[in-house]
Amino acid sequence: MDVTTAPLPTAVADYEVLHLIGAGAHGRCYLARPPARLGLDEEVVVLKVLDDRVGEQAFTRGVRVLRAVSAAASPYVVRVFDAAREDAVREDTAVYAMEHCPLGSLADSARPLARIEVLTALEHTARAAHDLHQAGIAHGGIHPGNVLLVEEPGGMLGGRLSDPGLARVLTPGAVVTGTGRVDPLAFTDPALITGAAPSRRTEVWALGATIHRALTGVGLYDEPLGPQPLDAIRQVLTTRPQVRPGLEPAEAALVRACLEDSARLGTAADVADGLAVLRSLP
Ligand SMILES: Nc1ncnc2c1ncn2[C@@H]1O[C@H](COP(=O)(O)OP(=O)(O)OP(=O)(O)O)[C@@H](O)[C@H]1O
Repeated sequence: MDVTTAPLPTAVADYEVLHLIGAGAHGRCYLARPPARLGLDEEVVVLKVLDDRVGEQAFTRGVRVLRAVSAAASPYVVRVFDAAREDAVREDTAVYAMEHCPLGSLADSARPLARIEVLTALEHTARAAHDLHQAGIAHGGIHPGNVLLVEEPGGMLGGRLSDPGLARVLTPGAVVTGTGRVDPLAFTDPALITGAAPSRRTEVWALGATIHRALTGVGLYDEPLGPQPLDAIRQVLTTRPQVRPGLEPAEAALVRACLEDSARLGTAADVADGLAVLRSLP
């Protein structure tokens, strides 16, 4: 059934569901009113309901990741308030509640963005990734759809990295290509596909691909990838990522420095600093 026409649940766990925001590769996101037990100042939160069944052990691992992410205390990571298993919608359903970022993401922003705003959101994302890395956590799925947009206290646009490591922990068997607006595979260091573990290095690659897409509107590969997941994987493993026209020389140099095999930038903080320099250029 098309999720956009599926009947809207009125409640999930003890949340009052208001409306469907959208669906991604791993689940659906609803705007919802949180239960009083959380004691939140927020009137609404985003409730993500995962598509795949999540067993007890995977859920426990997911909660551990959430605690570690919360302990990393990055101001640039989307705040997650709660996680629960829920059998009312379907057996073994996992849900989690996070802060609502009403301006959408770098993949589907609610309004057109100035270049400086895109660079700021990207810099925040790289800082978020670095904060997680310092805490020993690899995000594992950085792409423009996971860069949510917020208005900072001074009125400037900011970026928040969402979904840190969760989908990987909760639904480890899920196919890596997506049906959503962005294909996560196009933002995955090919080394990960051939067996490398997520690391600072693979996340710097993902940041480079994310910067490229956000600034040019196109990906490093001919898209859509596919048509089948295996075709997509073959395409990514046999094609060299191409830095496309449309970038200023300094922007192209930063993207290349993220993708380099031999002299890749060492940390996400280096990427963030590079973005800060780009922001300061006339
Ligand atoms: N915290 C949030 N605040 C506002 N909108 C959100 C939030 N989280 C997700 N969304 C929006 O909900 C929709 C679905 O998001 P979701 O994270 O499920 O998709 P995705 O990033 O494409 O997929 P996935 O992360 O599962 O690979 C998107 O339009 C996304 O921008």
